[in-house]
Amino acid sequence: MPKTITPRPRTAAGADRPPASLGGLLRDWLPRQRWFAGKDRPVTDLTVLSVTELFPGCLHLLVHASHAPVPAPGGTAPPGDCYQLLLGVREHLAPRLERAFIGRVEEGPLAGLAVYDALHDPRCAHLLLERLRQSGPAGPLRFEADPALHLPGGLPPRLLDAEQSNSSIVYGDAYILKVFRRVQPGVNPDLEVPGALAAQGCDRVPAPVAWFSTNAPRPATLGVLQPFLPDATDGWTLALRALAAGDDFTAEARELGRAMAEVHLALAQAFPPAGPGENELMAQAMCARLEAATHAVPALRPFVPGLRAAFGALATCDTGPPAQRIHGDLHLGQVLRAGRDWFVIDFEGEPSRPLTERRAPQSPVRDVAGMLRSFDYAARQRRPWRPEWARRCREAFCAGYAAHAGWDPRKKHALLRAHETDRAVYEVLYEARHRPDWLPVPMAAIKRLAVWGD
Ligand SMILES: Nc1ncnc2c1ncn2[C@@H]1O[C@H](COP(=O)(O)OP(=O)(O)O)[C@@H](O)[C@H]1O
Ligand SMILES: O=P(O)(O)O[C@H]1O[C@H](CO)[C@@H](O[C@H]2O[C@H](CO)[C@@H](O)[C@H](O)[C@H]2O)[C@H](O)[C@H]1O
Repeated sequence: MPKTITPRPRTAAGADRPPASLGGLLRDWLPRQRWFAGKDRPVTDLTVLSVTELFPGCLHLLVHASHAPVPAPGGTAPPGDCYQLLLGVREHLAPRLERAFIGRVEEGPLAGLAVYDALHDPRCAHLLLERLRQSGPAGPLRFEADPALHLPGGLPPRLLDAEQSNSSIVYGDAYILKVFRRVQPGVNPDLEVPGALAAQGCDRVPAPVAWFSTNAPRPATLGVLQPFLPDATDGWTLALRALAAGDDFTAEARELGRAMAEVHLALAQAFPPAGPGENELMAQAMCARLEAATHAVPALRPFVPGLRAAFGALATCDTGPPAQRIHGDLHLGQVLRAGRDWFVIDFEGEPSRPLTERRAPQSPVRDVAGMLRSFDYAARQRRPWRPEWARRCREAFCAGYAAHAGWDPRKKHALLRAHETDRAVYEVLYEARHRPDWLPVPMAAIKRLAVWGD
C-alpha cells in the first residue's frame, strides 16, 4: 500500500541549509527545466507541499517555488507556482538515466541516495500506467480510468523529448499520458474539455481514458491519458515541410479552419455560451496585459500607442460572436493531421494565465487569431521570409472556418486585429521568458500591428 512518507509540509530550501539537501538540489534543477514558468524571476524559496511514495523508489512531490514579488502595474506578480515532480531514488543510477540525474542527497532521510526525474525511467513509467489501470487512491492522490474501457498493460513507454510545457509519455503508440508540470487548483481544462467534447460526439479531439489528481493541498488534476494518434504529424512540422519544399498549404489550412469551426460549435454545445462578449471589457483586459508585458519586455514600449489603438478600436466595432469555451492557446503545434483529418489537442489554454481565466468563456476570435499568428511564425522560419505564403494560408483558414461556423472572421476586422495584437503581445512575453532567440518573430508582428490601419 503506497504511503505518504513526509506527512508535514516543510520549507526545504533556505540560506541556512547546506546545498545538498533535497530542497537545495531541486531549487537548482527546477529553473533549468523547459516547463519551469518562472525563468525570469529568481526562486527565493522552495516548499515541499506533499510527498507520496507511489511505489518503492518513486516519490511523487508537489513543490511550491516562490519568487520575490516584482513591482508591476496593477499590483505584484504572483508569488510563485506549484510544480509536480516524480522523483526516482536509488543508490546507483544506471548510465541510461544519467540525463535524468538531479543530484545526490547528502542530508535528511534520503542522504546518500541519487535522485532523478523518474519520468525518464521506463520502470516508473510502466508502474504509473499500472496505477491508472487499477484505479484507486495513493495517499492524497487518486487514479481513475474510464470504467467502460479496458486499458491493456505491458505497453512499452517512451518519454517524448519535444520542447513542451508539460511532460508526456507514449505507451506502445496506443496511449499518451500528459503529466502536468505546473499545477493549479481545480480541474484542468485538458481533462474537462476533451471529456465534454467526446460526450458531444465530437471526434476531432482524443478523449481522456484515464487521469489522476490530488486533493492536497487543494484538489487539482495531475495527469491525463488519451489515445495516441500514431500516424499523426503536427501542423507546425507539416507547415515547415511545405515551406521548405515550396509547396502550397492552402488546402490543409482550409480544412483546418473547418475543423476548428466544428470544434468551436461542439464547445458551444458542451458549455453554455455566455452571451455577447463585452468589447469594452475585452479592450481593457488587453490593455492591462500589454502594460504588464511592456513592464517585463521594455522593447515593446515604442509600440504601445499603436497597439493600444488596435485595442481601442474594439469599442467601436460590433460585438462579434458570443463568448464561449475556446481552446485558448491555438497554434500549429496544437493540431495533428492523421490521414486527411485534423485533430486538436492541448486544451490547457495559455499556460501562464490563471486557471479560472483559462476556463472562462472567451471570444472564439481569440483562437482564430492564434492560428493566424502561427502561419506568420511558420513563414518567418524561412529565409527569405515568405509573407505571401502566410497570407494565403491565413485567408484559406478563415474561408474554411467561415464555411462551417456561419460567420466570417475576415468580416470582423477590428475584432480580429485586436485579438491578433493581444496574442502577439502574449508571444513576446512567452519568447522573452522561454526562447529569447525567437523574440524577433512576434516583435516583427508587433511592429506591423502597431501601425493602425495597416
Ligand atoms: N493524442 C496524441 N496523439 C499523437 N501525438 C500527440 C497526442 N497528444 C499529444 N501529442 C504529441 O505530444 C506533443 C505535446 O503535446 P501537448 O498536449 O501539446 O503538450 P504540452 O502541453 O506539454 O505542450 C504534441 O505536439 C504532439 O506531437
Ligand atoms: O507549450 P504550448 O504548446 O502549450 O504553447 C506554448 O509554446 C508554444 C511554442 O512551443 C508557443 O507557440 C508559439 O511558437 C509556435 C512555434 O514554435 C508558433 O506556432 C505559435 O504560433 C507561437 O504562439 C505558445 O505561444 C506557448 O503558449
